[in-house]
Amino acid sequence: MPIAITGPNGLLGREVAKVFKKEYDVIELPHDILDITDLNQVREVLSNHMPTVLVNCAAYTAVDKAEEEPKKANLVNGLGVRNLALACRDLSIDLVHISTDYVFNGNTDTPWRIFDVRDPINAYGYSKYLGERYLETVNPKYFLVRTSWLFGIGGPNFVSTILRTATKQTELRVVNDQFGCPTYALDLACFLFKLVKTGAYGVYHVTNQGITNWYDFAKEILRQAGINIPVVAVSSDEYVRPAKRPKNSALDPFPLKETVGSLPPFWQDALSRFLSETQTKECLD
Ligand SMILES: NC(=O)C1=CN([C@@H]2O[C@H](COP(=O)(O)OP(=O)(O)OC[C@H]3O[C@@H](n4cnc5c(N)ncnc54)[C@H](O)[C@@H]3O)[C@@H](O)[C@H]2O)C=CC1
Repeated sequence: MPIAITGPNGLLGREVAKVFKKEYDVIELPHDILDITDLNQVREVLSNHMPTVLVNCAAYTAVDKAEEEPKKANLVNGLGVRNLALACRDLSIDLVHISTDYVFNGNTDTPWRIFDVRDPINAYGYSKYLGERYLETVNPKYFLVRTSWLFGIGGPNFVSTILRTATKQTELRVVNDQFGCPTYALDLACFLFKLVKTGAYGVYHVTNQGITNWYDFAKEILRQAGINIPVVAVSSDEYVRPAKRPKNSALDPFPLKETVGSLPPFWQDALSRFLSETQTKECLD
């Protein structure tokens, strides 16, 4: 069964390609082969390949920069998803699309459920919300998978940033008032694989288990990496960035376990596997 992947060179896309290759013929569609903002090209490329499933890992992901260029974010994350949804509907291709915790405003004390009201508070979140709306209005054969706080081998992410910064500074300052669920890209890819096999279209939240804040996440990264450097907790008000972040963006996994039979491992376990994979890679380089 041929499966196509957009954004196969991104943080998530490369893990998705790796995992799906174990069982499927994978057609990688990087940006230079398919620009998802071009509807004609989307129709042409997909009808040439005729995959059974398309996993969309392509996105505009620069959260702070999106505040300066919201149209660009909307073009990729909104209209790009519309284009894929239209072509997939017309060609009978199942569409797996990845979205974000940032579609929620963060103002709750409990994890966000799949059908809670979306109310993004930054331009990136709004652009991803547009994509979700297009997806759900154009083509009923979709898996909409929200995830959060992604880390992995293939791109810039919080874990790599903390490790890199720790080698350059004498102390780290990290916010402790934003809560969420870290997610290892490899674990997410495995659950996308399981979800596709069920054929149970719908909305899912896929993250590693456990809720933390960036400060405690940073401390655990350093502890597991054996780096001893002071970490100072700061509030979001003291660490102002162009895009506002939700205070609580933890995602409630129901009905993931009920659908695939299990939940991803806890984030501390995922972090440990990621760090050992990174070290293996470094000693092989
Ligand atoms: N990184 C994170 O912390 C989180 C990411 N997500 C979502 O997960 C998904 C994957 O994110 P990442 O792997 O981190 O992204 P990434 O930034 O590492 O990769 C995105 C990929 O999209 C491609 N791309 C960009 N514009 C394109 C276009 N117009 N046409 C075709 N390809 C294009 C890029 O070449 C790149 O390979 C995205 O939908 C993102 O919104 C959700 C929550 C958290």
